[in-house]
Amino acid sequence: MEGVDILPHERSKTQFDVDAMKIVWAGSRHAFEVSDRMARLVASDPAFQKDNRSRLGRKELFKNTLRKATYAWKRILELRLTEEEAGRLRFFVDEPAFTDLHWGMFVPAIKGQGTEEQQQKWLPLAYKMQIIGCYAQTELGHGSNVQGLETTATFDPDKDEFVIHSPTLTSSKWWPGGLGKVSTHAVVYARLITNGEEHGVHGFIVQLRSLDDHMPLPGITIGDIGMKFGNGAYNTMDNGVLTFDHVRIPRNQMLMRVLQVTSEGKCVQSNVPRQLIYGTMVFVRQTIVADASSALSRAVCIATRYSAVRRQFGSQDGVETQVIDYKTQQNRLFPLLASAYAFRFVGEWLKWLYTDVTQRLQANDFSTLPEAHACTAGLKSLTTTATADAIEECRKLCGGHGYLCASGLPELFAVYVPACTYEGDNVVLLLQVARFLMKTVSQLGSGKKPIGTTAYLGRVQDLMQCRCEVQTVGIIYSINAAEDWLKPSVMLEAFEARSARMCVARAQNLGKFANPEDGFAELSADLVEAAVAHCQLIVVSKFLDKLQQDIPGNGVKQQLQNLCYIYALNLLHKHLGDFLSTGCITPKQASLANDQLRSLYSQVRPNAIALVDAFNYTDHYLGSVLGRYDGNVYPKLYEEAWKDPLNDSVLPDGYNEYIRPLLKQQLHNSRL
Ligand SMILES: CCCCCCCCCCCCCCCCCCC/C=C/C(=O)SCCNC(=O)CCNC(=O)[C@H](O)C(C)(C)COP(=O)(O)OP(=O)(O)OC[C@H]1O[C@@H](n2cnc3c(N)ncnc32)[C@H](O)[C@@H]1OP(=O)(O)O
Ligand SMILES: Cc1cc2nc3c(=O)[nH]c(=O)nc-3n(C[C@H](O)[C@H](O)[C@H](O)COP(=O)(O)OP(=O)(O)OC[C@H]3O[C@@H](n4cnc5c(N)ncnc54)[C@H](O)[C@@H]3O)c2cc1C
Repeated sequence: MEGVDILPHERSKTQFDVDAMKIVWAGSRHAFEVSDRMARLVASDPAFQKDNRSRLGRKELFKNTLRKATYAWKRILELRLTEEEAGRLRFFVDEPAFTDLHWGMFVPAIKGQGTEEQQQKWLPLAYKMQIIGCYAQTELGHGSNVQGLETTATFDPDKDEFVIHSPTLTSSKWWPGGLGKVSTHAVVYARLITNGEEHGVHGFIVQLRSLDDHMPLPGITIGDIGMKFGNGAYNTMDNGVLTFDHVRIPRNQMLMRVLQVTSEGKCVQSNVPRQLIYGTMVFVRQTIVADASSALSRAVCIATRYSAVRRQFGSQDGVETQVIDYKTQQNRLFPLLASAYAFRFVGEWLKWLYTDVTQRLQANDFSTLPEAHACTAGLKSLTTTATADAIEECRKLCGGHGYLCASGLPELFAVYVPACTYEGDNVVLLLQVARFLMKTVSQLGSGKKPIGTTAYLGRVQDLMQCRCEVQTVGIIYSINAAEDWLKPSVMLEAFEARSARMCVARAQNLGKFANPEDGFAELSADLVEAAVAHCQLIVVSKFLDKLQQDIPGNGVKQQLQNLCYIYALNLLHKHLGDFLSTGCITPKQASLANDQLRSLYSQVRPNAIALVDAFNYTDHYLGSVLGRYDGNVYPKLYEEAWKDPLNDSVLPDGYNEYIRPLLKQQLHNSRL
């Protein structure tokens, strides 16, 4: 079987209701319908064509993005789309633009850190896009260390104004998206100084450009920071540089929900915790987790379809083997497929957690903020690292053709990989999780019961007495055959025990240092490993929780169960050192886990194509010849090659200047 017949044949082997799975993937029937409608709307509109992106120069590319983003906004207004619909439309347009920072960070920063009055003034302007905003936090010299920012906001009580100033080169704002060429306003983070005293970093709304002619206002120097990694990719965004030379703004443009500055320059702390200044990052990190499952599922969809189409070796009956049938291919691909589903469900849960913490904050309950910070930071780190690695693995899974831009994978990698850095470097974020875990463990002795995602640490309190012997874990008795690994309680216990033991061991090591900060710095690599174990436990436990829900559709739950155990057992295999060294499982049980993993791959194999079809991606969104729904890869790849500008003429530009003289020279030399 060849070409267009392969994927229909694969689909005929499906053992579950794909339409029902599409709804599980989308989150609800309503979410599916909205998403499906927006995907079709974008795919059918030539204005959103994107297949020439990697061939455009920077200026052309950027202008093209301006056109698309403003056209998208026009369509949103014309069609009176809801916020949910607009969000999905933006998703399928699939092009980073200034509007992301306006809606994704500028508006949330004002909502989260502005007073009622400030929200009433600024939000209507922002909602109508009469002003365009960005989030100007990072500087040339400091990104991770927010308290190290150098831009100053000095209060002048005589004029009732703040003076925003960049005192050094390294205090130049550097990176904010939308800043370079588009934004009229920014939320600028600067050190607050009143009456000669410093009060930490706060957000200020600053107008950057004239609303009449878009020129930078006096005292403001502004531009783009230059080309970034990859063709197309994130170069559609005008990440910018910005300096202030004593720029004055009215006092009421400091975002004052956390701290108010009076006209005399007195600082009045509200009952809201200081950490709320970082609230926008918590919000965005949560959206980044949801986004990870989208990017990952997209790469996996391409690699899975192509792996079914591609054949190499093994011709017994005249037909070569589909590469998806090689166990090595399955061992690389199916855990990524499982991760896409795992990240989807943990993203759903994180959205719930974020909504819950937001409601509590509104009611002045700040108790769950540290956990929300740890979960968003940790899961952002875990899912983006895994997704970036997975996109590259998918490229390799597609062999040579994966390296072609026409596969869609190089651009996807280039556009995705900065997610490991923005909104917090992934290692820096794991260190935040480690701090939270160490604090939780240190409080166990005082009888404080951990809650939420750390409740399991309370259940293993005996570990505090350092009784980490193999016998203390029940799984040791529960797993005697490969199928025993398919018990949810066993799997959960294995991951809980591994994480708890790693946390406790790290806490005990920290206790050996006279100065805890010295200990934290010295042991930071070990601490990061404990944070990863904790975050992996969260993902596994939320997938297991999902399976407890009523999931309609013939065979759907069975497939999700297979994927859940593939996700968990593959992690177990990759981190076997942790599980064995902490005495959670025995080598024999590890070997049984591998047997079970292989068996699950065989169960997923006939359903693999349907499992990626359930993502419901249009060919427009996938942007990949290898991942086409119809599997017609080779004719389309051949066709695509001829579209390259190099093939516009038979002889390349430069033939007469370079190739011809070179060949003539060689000919001349050989005749001598
Ligand atoms: C087309 C039309 C469309 C129409 C509309 C459609 C809608 C479209 C929507 C699009 C949405 C798109 C979504 C957005 C796109 C995203 C693009 C990304 C662009 C990138 C942006 C950025 O990168 S912004 C800059 C981000 N910067 C960082 O992340 C910096 C990282 N550093 C830090 O977070 C911190 O400084 C730190 C945590 C590392 C600091 O550590 P340190 O311990 O030194 O801190 P402090 O002393 O300051 O604080 C200690 C104390 O605070 C706790 N804490 C720290 N952070 C937080 C937090 N965020 N929340 C709560 N608490 C926090 C910390 O745990 C300590 O607590 P203790 O109890 O004292 O221990
Ligand atoms: C595409 C893109 C878009 C962005 N958009 C915006 C935006 O809109 N607005 C904005 O304000 N910013 C933006 N940023 C900036 C971004 O938030 C920062 O780059 C990010 O927070 C990382 O900070 P950094 O660059 O200072 O890295 P650094 O902190 O300098 O990291 C360098 C290395 O040091 C390590 N490191 C740093 N601190 C520690 C530590 N304490 N312990 C151990 N290791 C450490 C890191 O792990 C990393 O390996 C964007 C960045 C990118 C790439």
